[in-house]
Amino acid sequence: MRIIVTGGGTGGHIYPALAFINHLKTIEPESDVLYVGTERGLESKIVPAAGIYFKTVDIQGFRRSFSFSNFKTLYKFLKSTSDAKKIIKDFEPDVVIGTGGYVAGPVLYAAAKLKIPTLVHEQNSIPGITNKFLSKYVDKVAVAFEAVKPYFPREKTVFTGNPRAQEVASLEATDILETEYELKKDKKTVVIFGGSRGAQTINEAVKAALPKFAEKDYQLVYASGQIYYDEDYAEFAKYKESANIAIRPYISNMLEVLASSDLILCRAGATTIAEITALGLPTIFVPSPNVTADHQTKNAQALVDIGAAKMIRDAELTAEKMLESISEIFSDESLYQAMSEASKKAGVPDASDRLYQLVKEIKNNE
Ligand SMILES: CC(=O)N[C@H]1[C@@H](OP(=O)(O)OP(=O)(O)OC[C@H]2O[C@@H](n3ccc(=O)[nH]c3=O)[C@H](O)[C@@H]2O)O[C@H](CO)[C@@H](O)[C@@H]1O
Repeated sequence: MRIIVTGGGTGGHIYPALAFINHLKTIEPESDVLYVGTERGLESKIVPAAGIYFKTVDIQGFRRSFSFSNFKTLYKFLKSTSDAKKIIKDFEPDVVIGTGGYVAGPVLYAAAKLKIPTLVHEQNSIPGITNKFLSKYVDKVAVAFEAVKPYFPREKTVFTGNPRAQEVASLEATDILETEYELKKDKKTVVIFGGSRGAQTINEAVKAALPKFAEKDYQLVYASGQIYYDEDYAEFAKYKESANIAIRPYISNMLEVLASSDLILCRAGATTIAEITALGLPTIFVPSPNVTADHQTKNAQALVDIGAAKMIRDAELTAEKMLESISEIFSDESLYQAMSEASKKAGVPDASDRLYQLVKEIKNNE
């Protein structure tokens, strides 16, 4: 298969794309993949490093309210659509798929206009602006939450789950907490992080809770995000010698860490949710209030409703609430088990297989 994959900006759009590419390569090792992203997005670092052929177009986001910069955006959209057409004609893909983020707009639009089979993948429970726009033009919309289906044309929309889930589902616990975080392998462990770049409210709460964490009989792995790590280094350094606390700016081996831990407290980004549920981990969500249409609250609510997670609103997060909530789950084995089972049920361990079937379907209908 010759395939163009596009999507980016943040990890939440890129990792599902990479997971699908890896899956495709195991099924069809001869397939040719081109990833189209932007120079500014995180994809320009992650994708070439993963050994995937990478090209860029220049695009910026639309403001939801009127703004003069939208004229510039419109110009860039037209220009990037024409650049994308050139890239597509050169590469001659069988299909083009997008995983959201502004860059997917011109690439999928150009592909649809060129009559190439197209698909978008929506990770969230409320659609992003780009996927909503594209849903009129593409052949299929793959979704990771049933709740998002009504936002898209019914006949095109199929539930697949998030491909990242399949990558994670088969992982077993390893020694990583011992070898890379100087913690104990068999102690209960909570992992706390914001989105891929950290989160200020979570950081404030963790900082205030550190003296208490140091006295707990469970362990803490905390990823603060690079910005907060630099700002609060002096505070964090005090806990370097604490036997049950490990603080890092970023967890680069997140999947292994998740697979070796017991409880998560984090933002409610869709890709993080796919990973957590694939592993059947109980979670305390603190949804980001700064995202389009408050979609993280809706992402989190879907898991709270089925008993897989607890939620603390960003505005209500304090050190005390954080510690209380963790203790409540760790101290009640039957609650822990029930949350874990509910989380596992929400996981979609064959998401990549499902997406692959859909991609083959649009390819064969071309
Ligand atoms: C602020 C914002 O617009 N966030 C959106 C963005 O989130 P963002 O890119 O932060 O979101 P996700 O939570 O979906 O994904 C984060 C990814 O980074 C990884 N990770 C995180 C921290 C760390 O230290 N190490 C690490 O590897 C996680 O395991 C996960 O794979 O895209 C998601 C779409 O998928 C949306 O749902 C989020 O609302």
